Amino acid sequence: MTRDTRSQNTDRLDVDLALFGALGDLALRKLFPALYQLDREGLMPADTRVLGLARHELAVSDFRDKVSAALKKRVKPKEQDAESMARFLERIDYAKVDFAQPDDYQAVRAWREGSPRPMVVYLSVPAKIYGDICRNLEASDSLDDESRVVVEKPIGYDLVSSQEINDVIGEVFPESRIYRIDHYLGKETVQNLIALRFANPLFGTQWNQNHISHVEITVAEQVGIEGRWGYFDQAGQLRDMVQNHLLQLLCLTAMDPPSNLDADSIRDEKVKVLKALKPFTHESLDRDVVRGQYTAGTSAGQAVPGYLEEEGANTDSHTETFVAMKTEVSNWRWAGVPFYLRTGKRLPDKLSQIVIHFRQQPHYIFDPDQRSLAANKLVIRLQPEEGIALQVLTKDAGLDKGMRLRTGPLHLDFNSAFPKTRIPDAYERLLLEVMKGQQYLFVRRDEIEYAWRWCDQLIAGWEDRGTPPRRYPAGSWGPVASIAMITQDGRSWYEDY
Ligand SMILES: NC(=O)C1=CN([C@@H]2O[C@H](COP(=O)(O)OP(=O)(O)OC[C@H]3O[C@@H](n4cnc5c(N)ncnc54)[C@H](OP(=O)(O)O)[C@@H]3O)[C@@H](O)[C@H]2O)C=CC1
Ligand SMILES: O=C1O[C@H](COP(=O)(O)O)[C@@H](O)[C@H](O)[C@H]1O
Repeated sequence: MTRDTRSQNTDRLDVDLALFGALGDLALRKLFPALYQLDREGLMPADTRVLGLARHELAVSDFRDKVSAALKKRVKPKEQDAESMARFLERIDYAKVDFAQPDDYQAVRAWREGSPRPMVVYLSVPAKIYGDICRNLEASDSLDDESRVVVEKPIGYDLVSSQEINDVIGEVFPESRIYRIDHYLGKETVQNLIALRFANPLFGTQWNQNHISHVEITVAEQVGIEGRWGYFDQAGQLRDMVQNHLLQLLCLTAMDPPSNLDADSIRDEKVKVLKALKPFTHESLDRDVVRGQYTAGTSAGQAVPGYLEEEGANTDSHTETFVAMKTEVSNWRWAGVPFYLRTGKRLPDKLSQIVIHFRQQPHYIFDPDQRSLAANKLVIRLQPEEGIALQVLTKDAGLDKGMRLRTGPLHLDFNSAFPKTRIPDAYERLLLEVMKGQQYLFVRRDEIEYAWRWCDQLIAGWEDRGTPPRRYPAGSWGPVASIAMITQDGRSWYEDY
């Protein structure tokens, strides 16, 4: 594959940001609040402008009212200040554009007329119209030589559809100016994983199959499908969460040290991990992968419907809302180390964490009854409370305890360790990096494609079998088989912190 490897690092923040899909869920719930926060923190230069684009007839003042209402709903009250809000709203314009209509793009061109700033195009719309928008922007002469495009996930439905989408975007933008979002890469602790692994010799020397017995990655969601049946039922949890977020977490956990922090150095290492992921066979698919679908149950103390009773549901659907699997990265660093992945909707809590289980000492001298305690764990918590905890073994205090062991955490809770530092939402960081022209937190085309290759063969195996997903009640930790999958290896999912 040829790609443009020039990395842009302009450190220029002043841009014209054109936000397509400006009345959509993502824009109002995440993107405008993130932009407001950047402005409030003084990270948005005075001349940066934002153009909201949607197909509804609206006066600019009405559009600003909608954004203002979204900010009041989404930004914490103590972070809403009237001066910053007013300044931010002043930057915003609105244009009514049907994205499929080339003539409508004259409004974009008019907005850009005479602007010295590069344009950032944010496509907060379904991927099927990415191509129309890119081509129409180019045909209307709205772009400049530094224009960047930000695209949302999912990029496609499988390898072939993702290649088609990447091809049309690539007709207009070179790879060095395409920013593919995976919002997990903007989360504070995900970035800390890079610092933790590559800044601390303590971990750097231990991070391999000689010292690590297994790795768990859990991304548990308490929410259901949140009214997104149309999208979700076509996708399922494997495409919605594993193909992107979980595989990115796996890559950052498993990759070799990059030679520097440049975007391509990091992304080259992630691609090597994706290429080394062990494919599933018929046998391992049955043994090592569990699909589930939630039935009615409870969530946060409230009764909730099952997946097949959600609004707009098709009652025959076999789409999975839960996946657990055991896989392996087939290389020298990780040979023989299982990576257990688990993600699902309507689980008891929102909990995303990576747990590194270290091996036991080669020779054990303590109470034989406590042998199962005798290993260190590193817990990297992404949400809800960001932090890192290293479970270490110490002597139990007291005269009557002899040399009894106990486990306790060496615990770094970001909120209490750095109380004055606000932890930004992932989209704030990602938008800031786009404005700076830094690509290291965005996904390169080949990463997406290798991830699809691996998922596609897994999905083909499922389709071949036609087995329906196992049921689990909303509010539980998924099908019992997902617990059996790990306990058959003499291990268990780690749910503490
Ligand atoms: N919402 C989320 O939490 C997440 C979303 N994403 C991705 O972000 C993108 C946006 O998602 P989301 O905000 O949920 O989607 P929405 O459907 O809420 O928003 C998309 C917007 O695009 C508009 N639109 C679609 N076609 C056209 C057109 N031809 N001309 C003008 N406007 C058009 C729609 O307008 P209208 O209302 O008039 O139809 C709608 O307002 C998608 O790619 C999605 O996969 C990714 C992760 C999470
Ligand atoms: O991309 C997506 O992510 C959300 C979960 O994101 P989080 O930051 O709240 O963990 C998921 O609910 C959604 O289905 C998926 O499209």
